[in-house]
Amino acid sequence: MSTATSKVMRVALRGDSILTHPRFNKGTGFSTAERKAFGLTGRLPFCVNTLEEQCVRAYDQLLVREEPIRKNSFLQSLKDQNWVLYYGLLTRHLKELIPIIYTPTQADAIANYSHLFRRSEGMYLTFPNEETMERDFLEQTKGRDIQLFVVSDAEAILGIGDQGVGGIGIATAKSAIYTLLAGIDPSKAVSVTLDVGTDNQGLLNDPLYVGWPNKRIRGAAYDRFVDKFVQLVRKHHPHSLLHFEDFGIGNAKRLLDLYHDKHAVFNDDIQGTGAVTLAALTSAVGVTKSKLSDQRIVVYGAGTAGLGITRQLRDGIMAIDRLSEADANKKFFLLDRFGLIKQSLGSSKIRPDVREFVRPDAEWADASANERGEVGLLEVVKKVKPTVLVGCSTQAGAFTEEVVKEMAKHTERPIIFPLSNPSRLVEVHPSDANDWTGGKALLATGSPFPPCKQPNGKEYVIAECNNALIYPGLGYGAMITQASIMTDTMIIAGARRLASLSPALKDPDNALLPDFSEAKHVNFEVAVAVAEQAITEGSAGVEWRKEDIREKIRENMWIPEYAKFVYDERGEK
Ligand SMILES: NC(=O)c1ccc[n+]([C@@H]2O[C@H](COP(=O)([O-])OP(=O)(O)OC[C@H]3O[C@@H](n4cnc5c(N)ncnc54)[C@H](O)[C@@H]3O)[C@@H](O)[C@H]2O)c1
Ligand SMILES: O=C(O)C[C@H](O)C(=O)O
Ligand SMILES: [Mn+2]
Repeated sequence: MSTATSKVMRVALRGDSILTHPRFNKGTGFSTAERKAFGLTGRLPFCVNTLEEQCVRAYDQLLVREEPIRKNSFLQSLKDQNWVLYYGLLTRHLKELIPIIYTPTQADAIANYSHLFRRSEGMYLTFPNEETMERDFLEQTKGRDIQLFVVSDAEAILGIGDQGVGGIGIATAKSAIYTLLAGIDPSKAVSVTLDVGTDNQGLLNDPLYVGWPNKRIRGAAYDRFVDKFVQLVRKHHPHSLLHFEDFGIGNAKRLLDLYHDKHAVFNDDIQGTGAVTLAALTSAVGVTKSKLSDQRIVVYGAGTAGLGITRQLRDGIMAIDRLSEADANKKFFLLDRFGLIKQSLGSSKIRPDVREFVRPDAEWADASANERGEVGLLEVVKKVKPTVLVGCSTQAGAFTEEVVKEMAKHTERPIIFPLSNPSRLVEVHPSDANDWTGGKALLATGSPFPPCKQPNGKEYVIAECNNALIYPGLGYGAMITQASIMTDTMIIAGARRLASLSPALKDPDNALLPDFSEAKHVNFEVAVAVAEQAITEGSAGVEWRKEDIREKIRENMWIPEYAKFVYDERGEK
């Protein structure tokens, strides 16, 4: 594998320009020869440090910052100064630091974006500047080999809703995770916020809000603005992957369907979450020695993620257990704000994209409905006797002790996935679900939680069913093979590879998914599976032999190590 230390880069910057450029700055890592060549001898203290020594220093600086949000701000500043050191530090402390740069802490960073702002990062495409979008876009991308765009309009950030221009924080966090866990070169990725205003009144009332202080644009004007951006991506970077993140419930699926067969696009909340949950459930049914099609699945929260999960599990049941779509759909019971999504709720309470999962009215549904004709979660659990309960509702504590114990009456090993993020929104704390079921529940959460104590004294590791365990590999596998589109079969191939790595397959008392400390290896394997599938099915734009895929992927990965710099008077290479 060719690593950066064996690489030589020709760089045209010198002096302050190279010291202040995060892609090229090495700080005390510049060798004596490089300092002479780039005019740095008088700009740096005498000692030359290795990256390892710099990581020790940076980690010490991190540790003195006790609050997670302060650690987050420190790491943001480190990224603004020196990419290799930032990613080198994260790689050395993966499990400890991902919750700092990602959920749950990044939620606080985004919610307070205008008060934490010190330096811009990424591309801000703002509605009033629509006329100059192409110029603004090319300012940052002209002449660059861009493999990845991560874009958000910030209408549904995690579970904290509309965050306006702060949405750039989810795009940069997701992009950083691509680099950290799949080896995307950060110089080949662009994070984008589509600032189309915000309906968050707290932000609009905030005199320090740095985004466009306007109500959110919707309808034809919104669609035109988004389309202008997508067409720029297609025109200037036809082989790039376009990753949609945290769009609102009325746009996420609609935009995915609009562009799905025109460019390699991916909606993480729909497809990434669906894939990681399919892997977690595949692992859980391995523990219970049952099949996906044996399950009765209640999905609480029929939004972007809830529908993405339902569709992916349904497609998985069809592909793996060979059921028809109609028969597979019957395994699902979806609830939203109005309780069970059933025929008699009427079209005003059933969004068009949910229609394929509307339950025909069963007597029990009408018999147990309230005065508004709605059937709540406890009633559904009593009557449906689910084996699987998935939460993506943003409703903290929704899976009450009564609900969990009711579920446990009807199934030996309740499979409970409270997936809402950040941590404070989790539908049930895993330790409670564990206690209320006498250690029988098979658990996975959206954000990291500590292990639980089982009645036999053993520790039960709670799997983090977060799309970051799979989306980097899904995306990398597609982009490195220049796949023209991200197909459902590529996604299922990635999900099945992830499931095959589950610790619970070897030890049923172990976690349902690999630990985040293994996330680089896991996403590498997912990328291989996706690349193999893309090449097999003819979606790839490269002609690799299957036996070469692993090596090709490995040699293209960006590693956080210093290359040797040679000054180039002719211009940056
Ligand atoms: N673990 C993961 O990888 C992952 C991935 C995506 C989303 N999520 C989390 O899932 C949650 C939802 O995300 P989303 O993008 O789908 O948001 P969304 O707004 O599209 O969906 C939320 C859904 O929950 C419903 N809901 C709200 N209150 C409810 C209630 N009281 N009862 C039942 N349903 C209710 C809403 O009507 C909506 O349909 C967020 O917390 C998000 O962080 C987790
Ligand atoms: O961002 C995450 O942690 C996962 C997911 O995309 C979410 O929106 O919660
Ligand atoms: Mn998301």
